[in-house]
Amino acid sequence: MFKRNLAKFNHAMGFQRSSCWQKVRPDSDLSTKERAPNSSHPVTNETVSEDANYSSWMVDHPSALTSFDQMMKDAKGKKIVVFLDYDGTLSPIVNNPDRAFMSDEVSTPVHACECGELFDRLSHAKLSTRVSKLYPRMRAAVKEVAKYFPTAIISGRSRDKVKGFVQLNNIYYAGSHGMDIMAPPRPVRSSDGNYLTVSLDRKGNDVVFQPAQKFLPAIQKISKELEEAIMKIPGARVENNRFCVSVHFRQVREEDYGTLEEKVKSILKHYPDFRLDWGKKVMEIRPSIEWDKGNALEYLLDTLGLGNCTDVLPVYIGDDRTDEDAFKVIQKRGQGYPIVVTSSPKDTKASYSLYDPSEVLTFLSRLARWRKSSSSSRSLSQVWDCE
Ligand SMILES: O=P(O)(O)OC[C@H]1O[C@H](O[C@H]2O[C@H](CO)[C@@H](O)[C@H](O)[C@H]2O)[C@H](O)[C@@H](O)[C@@H]1O
Repeated sequence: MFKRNLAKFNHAMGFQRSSCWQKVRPDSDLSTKERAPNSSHPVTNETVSEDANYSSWMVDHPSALTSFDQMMKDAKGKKIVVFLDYDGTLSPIVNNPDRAFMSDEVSTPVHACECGELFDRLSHAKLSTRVSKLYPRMRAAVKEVAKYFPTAIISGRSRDKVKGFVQLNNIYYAGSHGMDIMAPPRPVRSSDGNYLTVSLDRKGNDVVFQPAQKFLPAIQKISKELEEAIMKIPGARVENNRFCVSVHFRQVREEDYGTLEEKVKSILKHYPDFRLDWGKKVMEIRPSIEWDKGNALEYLLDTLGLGNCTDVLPVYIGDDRTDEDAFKVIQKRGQGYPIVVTSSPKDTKASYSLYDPSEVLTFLSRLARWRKSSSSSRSLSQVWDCE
């Protein structure tokens, strides 16, 4: 425990990582390079890096923890809106996607395992209370942040699934890489006034925005075909994320990678309106529409009535390729904090970094504390509304 804290301290202070860090990482396969089935397609630009490489990379992507005071100084008088990715950001990457619970520390393999057992036996509803007890800290931090800032989770998962993991009502959820957004019931505004599909949810309350709705029947078909095609490849698995589909190969033997990729591609040949992207040991199939996490971020700002505010600072924390679209949007806006979560150097549009979900937890807790201590004189409407 002491060694781990020392390693984290060193990292947070921008010192070289201690080699003992590697030993306490929970998932042994996380230390291996993330690779696509075909090695000509690296899943991410992550490399197994030397500590020295990481330190020099951090010169351009400083820790959001060590930079925190400066960031908040610059944020004075501005409105922060928080956007969070889910997997790899609020939850550590684990072998089984159904067991990616929000954890309070990266190194909780035993707890994660216990939770997994529970998950197999219980429905989501029954599970929720027990998991909340096991993993209170990250959830509490997100809840606290959302008390002070508009907060949204933008995930590749289906909206229902990510909501099932997070179980908070005071935040907005965008699933399917932003193609399924539950936004607040405010008038929708965009620069061209041209958003596609807006409707009320079943309760008639919040606005649901689903720009890829017409692709649903095709997605169902693709998902079924993929299930059948990959059935015989041990470890391969299809996850239907409603407006997109993931094919996981984290647990597939390397010698089967090529076969899996071929099978996926041969199905996609019949669906020219769909494209294939690579995530962390996952192939992501989605409609080729111009809509990504970056668009979702802008959409949410618009529906929050903050789209045209010049004093809005979006904070976006994410770990994967699809999060880069949101980083780009923030860069283009010229204001805000794009923060990448990574334990090795990578090409990114993010300006700041956090090492892993446990650092995300620290950052979020600090952010909430910062606002709590400085907002006693501010009303919530001041925090939310455009002047
Ligand atoms: O946008 P995100 O919320 O980061 O979703 C991206 C994908 O995340 C999940 O897969 C990743 O996490 C799994 C659990 O830790 C891991 O087993 C897998 O290898 C990772 O790729 C999710 O299961 C996918 O459907 C999402 O597309």
